[in-house]
Amino acid sequence: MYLVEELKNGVYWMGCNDFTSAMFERIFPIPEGVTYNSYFFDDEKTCVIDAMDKSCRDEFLEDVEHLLHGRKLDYFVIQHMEPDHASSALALIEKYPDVKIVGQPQTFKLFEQFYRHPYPDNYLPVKEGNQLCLGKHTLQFIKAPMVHWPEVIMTYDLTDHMLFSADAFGMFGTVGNIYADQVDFEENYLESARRYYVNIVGKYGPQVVRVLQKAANMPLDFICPLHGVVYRTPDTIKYIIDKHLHWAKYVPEKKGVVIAFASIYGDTARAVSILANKLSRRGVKDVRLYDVSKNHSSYITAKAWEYSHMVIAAPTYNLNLFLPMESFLHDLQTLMFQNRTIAVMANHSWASAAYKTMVDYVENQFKCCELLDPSMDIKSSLRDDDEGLLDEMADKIAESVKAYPDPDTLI
Ligand SMILES: Cc1cc2nc3c(=O)[nH]c(=O)nc-3n(C[C@H](O)[C@H](O)[C@H](O)COP(=O)(O)O)c2cc1C
Repeated sequence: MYLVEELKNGVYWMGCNDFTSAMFERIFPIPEGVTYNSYFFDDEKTCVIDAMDKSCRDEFLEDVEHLLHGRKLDYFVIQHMEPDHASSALALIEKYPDVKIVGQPQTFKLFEQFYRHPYPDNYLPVKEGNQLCLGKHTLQFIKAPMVHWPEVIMTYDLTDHMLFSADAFGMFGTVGNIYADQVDFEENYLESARRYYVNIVGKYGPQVVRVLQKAANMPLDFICPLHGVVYRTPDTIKYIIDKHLHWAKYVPEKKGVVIAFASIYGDTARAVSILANKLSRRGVKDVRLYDVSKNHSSYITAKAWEYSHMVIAAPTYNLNLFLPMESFLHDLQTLMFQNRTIAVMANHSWASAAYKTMVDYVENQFKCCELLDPSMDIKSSLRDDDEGLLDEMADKIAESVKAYPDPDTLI
């Protein structure tokens, strides 16, 4: 059988749901799985855009064979060589050995590194702005370096205004419906899209902004990513571009506070719970508490992207910052987390290290983040006379959240 759907005018979506992988890139939990999409042009010339992960190789080859209806495959566009798409590429080329392989020169270099199997006669190198006429459809290539591999190209169908966006606009999770307008996106998919963006592409905000600027100058009737749903209505296209603008410009979506904490014996957990309650009483809505020891970092980094303010709280452990917090902050730093106001609460019993390390992350390791004064370094557990400082902290956070502009005015 096959799983294909005509998007428009001889352009087909081919999709495979991966329900079995537990981790994406062996690091990000995907309890709801992930999809690999690829696309097919049934035109005077036939063309496939991108392959799939090797776990979906049989399904991919079956779908292409079905759509070809016995014709030959003329073009195979490799938008990037990352194996979650390209690990079925060689199988496709071996099956259709006359196919022209379209990509950037670096794509072919990576292809040969991965496969040790050169196909120099088949390569059709393209650059920014090059066009490929298939008949009714003409494809134009857009360079998108580091979104999120160096050799990425996106493909724009000038005829039907479809953007094949490679990994941009992707998401974790499998799909039942193909289109964003067929699902309750905000309720059921936004979290997965944000977590995917932040952890997969989050580091490359300026590069994503550049692509979004290019996209702003072209009519867009479809956005066709390699993972997740396809966007085909003005509302869903506007919505997802707006979300990506926030994410890529490191502008929060909401005013509110994420409290990311770690606690070995419960004293820091108690302290952040009291702080959360004090914030709530000061009118701060949507205070979210996340234990970094229990929640995979990718969920909390995504929350940090979503909200305007953050509190980080953790104890000292063997003269270091407690490792789950260190690991979370390291993840944020490598993702180029920036433009946030952050309060610090540490805890220690005899020789403090956590406080200094957390302050260093906020002031020196993160870009453009403000350390909110006062911060705290609790001695083992809160004493009654710590309440004044805790109140002052809550006051300052609440004032800062209140004074924060409407995030939509910042993009
Ligand atoms: C294995 C271990 C190592 C620790 N190392 C230090 C340390 O180097 N310096 C220090 O001041 N406290 C150290 N502590 C104590 C904790 O930081 C301290 O008890 C803190 O109050 C724990 O907060 P919690 O109740 O939120 O877990 C250590 C605790 C444990 C269990």
